[in-house]
Amino acid sequence: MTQKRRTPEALALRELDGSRWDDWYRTLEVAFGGQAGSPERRELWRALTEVDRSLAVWDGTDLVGAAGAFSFAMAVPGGAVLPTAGVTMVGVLPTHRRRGVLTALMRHQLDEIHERGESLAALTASEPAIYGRYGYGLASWRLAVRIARARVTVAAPAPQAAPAVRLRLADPAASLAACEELYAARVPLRPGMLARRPGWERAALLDPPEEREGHSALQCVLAEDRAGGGLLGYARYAVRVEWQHAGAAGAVRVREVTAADPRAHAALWAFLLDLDLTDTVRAENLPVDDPLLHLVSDPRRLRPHLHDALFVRLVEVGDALSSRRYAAPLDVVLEVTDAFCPWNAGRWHLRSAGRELGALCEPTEAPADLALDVRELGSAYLGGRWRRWPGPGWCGSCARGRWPRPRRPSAGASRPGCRTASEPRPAGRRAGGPAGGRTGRVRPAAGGGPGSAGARRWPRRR
Ligand SMILES: CC(=O)SCCNC(=O)CCNC(=O)[C@H](O)C(C)(C)COP(=O)(O)OP(=O)(O)OC[C@H]1O[C@@H](n2cnc3c(N)ncnc32)[C@H](O)[C@@H]1OP(=O)(O)O
Repeated sequence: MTQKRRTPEALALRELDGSRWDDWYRTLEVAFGGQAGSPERRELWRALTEVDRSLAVWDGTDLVGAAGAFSFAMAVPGGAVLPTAGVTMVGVLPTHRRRGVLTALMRHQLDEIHERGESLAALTASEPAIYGRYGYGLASWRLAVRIARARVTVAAPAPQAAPAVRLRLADPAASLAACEELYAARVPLRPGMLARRPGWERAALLDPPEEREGHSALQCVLAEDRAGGGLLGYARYAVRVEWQHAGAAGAVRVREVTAADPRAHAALWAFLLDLDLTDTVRAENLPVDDPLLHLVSDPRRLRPHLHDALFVRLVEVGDALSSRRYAAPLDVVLEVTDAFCPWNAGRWHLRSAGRELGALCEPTEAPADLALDVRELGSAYLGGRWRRWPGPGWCGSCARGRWPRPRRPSAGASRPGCRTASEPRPAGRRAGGPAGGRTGRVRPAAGGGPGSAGARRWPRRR
């Protein structure tokens, strides 16, 4: 059903009418600088757009703002793969910026995500400063490397293991199904990885000639088990050959390296770093713990750059915290502030018996151990560092440097209900009833994952 909301200055926000997709996409292109993308890219985004999750802001007959969401599933610590709104295609025309259009889009979108029952939203940001105000926290990082390959060798696999891996060049399209199967099996193993919905495999092969910047068409090399023939890994890459006075000085652009096995991973990188007529190898999207860092003879020559990657937003705090696992037993009351999604605000009792067992997060009236903003929860959610958000809503007295226990007495808690160091820890904390009508819903997870009733056992109180 088409909903209509008023945005500032009598602009109107509506769900996208699919017949206006071209206008919507053009608005995005203009917001991103005005360059038209390739026809292939355009057709792919047209096919992938979920029209009922796409929003448009109108000024009369002009489409001036856009935002979309994809129905993704994202791996979280412990291996569950949870429904996640993948926020995307956000743009406002330069004539209409800084009037609250983005804020209206985010308001509508987060209400819709909440109504759908997705407890997580995630995005990659064009600029990191934008999305904190809407409750997104920086949850993961990526590495970009630019490798001077002549200065680097890859530690060869152990002699007895090396012959076990066979490398074979393959047509990227013909090998797609096998590669996708391998990718899908890797998803639960790395928090933050996104399961590819049907149709998204096309994105992995998108390769418009006008975006190649002098490189070849996409190429694919498979690492196979020499004995059984099974696929152990694959790499997709393109090569640009350039001739200079001193000879060939080409470059390899690595799109993706995925491997189920360390021997295959090493063999694929050894291959990519040893291609004739090239002297640099670039990759933009490596995990920060990629084994490549430890395989090369001289890690400095990778010239690694750290970039922000996923921003995560807990849309339903109780559900989201119940649905992942925790490395150690946990029994803590969190006082959560959430100015943009007030249904999350309040105290939450989070308990887990450790890595192998589930977790439960429920509303409580018990005194808080830690006060923090939903943005900080988002930044810690995938298992990364808890990043402080020194913005409005920050409880300086209660939270500053006081995790997991206050270190020194303070005059008093600045937020009602937050425990100070001078107060004793409550002896028998119990989860209180739902506060303000909130409920700590627990999403069952497949395979006895976090939140699955059969797997849950509670830690004994000390
Ligand atoms: C997930 C993705 O798709 S990321 C892609 C985002 N899109 C782009 O970067 C394309 C180019 N930029 C744009 O289209 C727009 O400038 C947008 C979407 C970033 C912002 O849209 P606007 O309608 O101008 O934002 P709006 O007026 O609602 O601003 C809300 C707040 O965010 C702040 N803000 C907006 N853009 C930025 C920015 N780039 N950097 C820092 N702060 C920003 C505003 O100052 C305002 O702050 P306030 O609440 O303290 O007053």
